[in-house]
Formats: sequence, structure tokens, C-alpha cells
Amino acid sequence: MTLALTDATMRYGKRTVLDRVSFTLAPGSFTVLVGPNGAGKSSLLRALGGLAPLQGGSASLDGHDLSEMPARERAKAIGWLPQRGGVAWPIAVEQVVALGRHPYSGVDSDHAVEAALAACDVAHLAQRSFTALSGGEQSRVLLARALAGEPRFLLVDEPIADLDPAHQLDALALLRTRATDRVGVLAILHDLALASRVADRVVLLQAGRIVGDGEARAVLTHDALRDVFNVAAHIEDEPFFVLPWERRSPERR
Ligand SMILES: Nc1ncnc2c1ncn2[C@@H]1O[C@H](COP(=O)(O)OP(=O)(O)OP(=O)(O)O)[C@@H](O)[C@H]1O
Repeated sequence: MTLALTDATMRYGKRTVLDRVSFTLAPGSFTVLVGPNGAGKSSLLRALGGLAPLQGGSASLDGHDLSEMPARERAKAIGWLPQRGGVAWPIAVEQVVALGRHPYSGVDSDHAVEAALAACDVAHLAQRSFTALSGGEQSRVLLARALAGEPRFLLVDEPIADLDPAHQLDALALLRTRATDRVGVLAILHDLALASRVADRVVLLQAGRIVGDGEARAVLTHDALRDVFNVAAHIEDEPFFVLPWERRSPERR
């Protein structure tokens, strides 16, 4: 059971944003995708979810090409949390979360919706209008929507960017629990300190290419942080974590 990109190339006009990327996400893995702004992380996520056309290569689920798979089957298997683009109209939070059950229309979904609301600490907001929530509250509702479908793979684009520290830790613990339950989780994070703490596997993307893939301590090295992110960092060994400390310019190597 794998979700995979094989030699995936994506272009916007003449600009290549993914350059022959091969990547496999297995069940039970909490994988974190990192890289500078514009590296192609969201593009990779959309490609892996079968949500964007490729100009070369393929995206597949268990060996089946995603572009040939019925949308409903794809949506059952793959949960997606976009970086932007919530819900623009004032519907109740529980209805927003219930949208995550759309592929299962006709099936009683109350339990899954309630569980997702509780897991993301938004049950108390269930009757509130989505558009009247704070940014962080909206983020938690959208994460609940992605979880409500109980997918085998979860692709989440900056799930904690708007959250306070406690809810950041909660959200990452929740994703970890899903991975322990055999879901394949791929999360884009900019917070390298948290990424280095929680990930089973870190994938480092630079200019549309994977330039690092493995355990956090093997990927998030001083050299990689300098060369890819232009930062000097404190790196602690036990427990391992990375703390970006000051900006470096590339010529100061
Ligand atoms: N719809 C689009 N049309 C044209 N170019 C696009 C489009 N979407 C993204 N791009 C370009 O593709 C490149 C990769 O974008 P992408 O959103 O995948 O980067 P990212 O790594 O997720 O960045 P960030 O960390 O800023 O979210 C960027 O140079 C971006 O400007």
C-alpha cells in the first residue's frame, strides 16, 4: 500500500517546479517535507494527491495511476489539507467538517465527524459559523475536515502555521497517532525545530528536486541548513532537534 510519484515533472508555463521527482509514502510513516519558499513543496503535495496534472512521470496509489482513478475512490484514500483556501461562505463548523465525509455520501458519518471535531479541539465550535472563527480555529476545523474522511493517506500543507504552541503540539501528536494507526502522513512544515522532533522521515526539497531524504538527523545537518536555507543553526543531539539561529548569506560559507 503506497502512494508514489515516479519521475514526476510539473511545469507552470516554462517554469519547472518539480523536476523528475520520485517519492514513496508508506503507511505508518510520519514524513515531513521541508524546503525554502517556492521550492515546490505544495506542488509536490498536490501532485502526490493526484490534484494537479503532471507534464512527465506519474502519481500512483498501490500501482494504479491516480489520473485514471475515479475521484471518489481517490478522495476516500487520500485526505488533503490545503495551505490556503478555506471555506468562503458562513456555514456551520460541523458542516465544514462533514464535507470531509463527502466521498461516503449515504453512509452515516456522525461518529466520524464528532471524532474529528473532538480530535482537533473544535467540538465546542461545532455550531459557529466558519467565517466568524479566528485563523487558528479555522485551521483546526480544516484539519478536522481532512481527518473526518478517515483516509489511508493524509497530505497536510502547513497544518500548524496558524496555531498557538499548545495546539501545534496537539496537531503534531494527532498526526503522529494517525501514523501509528498505519496512516501514511506527509506534512509540510516550516518549523524545523518541530519537524526535527516529530518526523520519522524528513524530505528536503530545493528548487523542485529532492536533495535530502531520511532520518531528521541525517538530513537536517549544518551543511544542509546553510546550503538550502541560508541559516546557521543550533543542533542538539539528544534529543535531536534543530533551531535555526541566524541568517547567513550563501557567500559567507
Ligand atoms: N498557479 C501557479 N502558476 C504559476 N506558478 C506557480 C503556480 N503555483 C505555484 N507556482 C510557482 O511554483 C513554484 C513552487 O510553488 P509551491 O507553492 O509548490 O512552493 P512551496 O515550496 O510550497 O512554497 P511556500 O513555502 O512558499 O509555500 C513557485 O516558484 C511558485 O511561484
